[in-house]
Amino acid sequence: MTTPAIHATGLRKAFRSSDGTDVVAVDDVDLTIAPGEIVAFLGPNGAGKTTTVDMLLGLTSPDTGTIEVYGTSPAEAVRLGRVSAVMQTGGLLNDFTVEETVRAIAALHGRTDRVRTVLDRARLGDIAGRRVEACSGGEQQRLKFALALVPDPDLVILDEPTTGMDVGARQEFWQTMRDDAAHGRTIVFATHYLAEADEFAERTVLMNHGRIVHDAATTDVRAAYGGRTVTFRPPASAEGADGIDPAWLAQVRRALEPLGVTDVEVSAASLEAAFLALTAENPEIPENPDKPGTVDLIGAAR
Ligand SMILES: Nc1ncnc2c1ncn2[C@@H]1O[C@H](COP(=O)(O)OP(=O)(O)OP(=O)(O)O)[C@@H](O)[C@H]1O
Repeated sequence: MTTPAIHATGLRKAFRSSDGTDVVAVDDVDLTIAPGEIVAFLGPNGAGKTTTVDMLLGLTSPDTGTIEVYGTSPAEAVRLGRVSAVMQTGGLLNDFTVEETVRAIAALHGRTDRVRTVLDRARLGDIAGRRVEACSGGEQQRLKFALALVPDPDLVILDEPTTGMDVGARQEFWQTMRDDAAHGRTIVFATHYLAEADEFAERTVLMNHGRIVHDAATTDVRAAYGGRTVTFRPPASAEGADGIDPAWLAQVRRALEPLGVTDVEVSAASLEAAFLALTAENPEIPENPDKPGTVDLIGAAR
């Protein structure tokens, strides 16, 4: 059997919060990722994504559980250049140019032969002479990606790599990643953005409250939990200052039960519907963000 890129069992990590109570950031997580997979960790704030990524990179140790990255400890995998990361934070030197930055890190790795390749791979060739402080947020993030590519790692882990980028920069970043993934690299990324998981990841690991609540092919997550979405426009009388009147919605649900409805619009479920269904504390019918004033009967349709 091929050695998995990541093999983790029973991961648990708790932190002592400022009020003295324990916060369980990651709770009994099992995860196996095969070489070449592109996997998204998706979840709301505080779901445990960053803590999981930190453990995969050996930046923090689990309280209990085991992790192997290509059959070794995460720290050893990093040392061997088999895994590298693009983190949310982490400084670049403002006075260096893009190329000088890559060259400095390449020298540390003894891989100055890779400078031109990684500049091209991260689409930085045209701005190689630009000082870091003059680079946009998106360009700086692509530079961090270039640095991660210097040791030619088998696995790249990205923690919310597009936070703070505008839509154009995000699209350009992911196009860069897509080109790179086509060369067979394993890519694991944490994100808040459903669209990024939907468009880029073949597999989505949904986390909530430190646990994996679903782990499947992205298309299956959508199909399994989104179901089909039935959309219609409610009468103006059903809309109050706070949105749709819940009593009215309850009436609609009851009315749909005998299935005597006509002219309904049925569309494939979105990953957003799946996400809401899987992470909602108190599942209720969410408003369809694509069509303001319409209601998705996700709960009722299931
Ligand atoms: N060093 C720490 N000390 C105390 N609590 C922490 C620490 N790191 C994380 N936590 C807590 O652990 C939980 C999980 O945090 P984590 O950053 O892993 O989530 P996340 O899914 O990455 O969230 P976000 O999307 O907001 O970055 C949160 O409740 C967080 O407050």
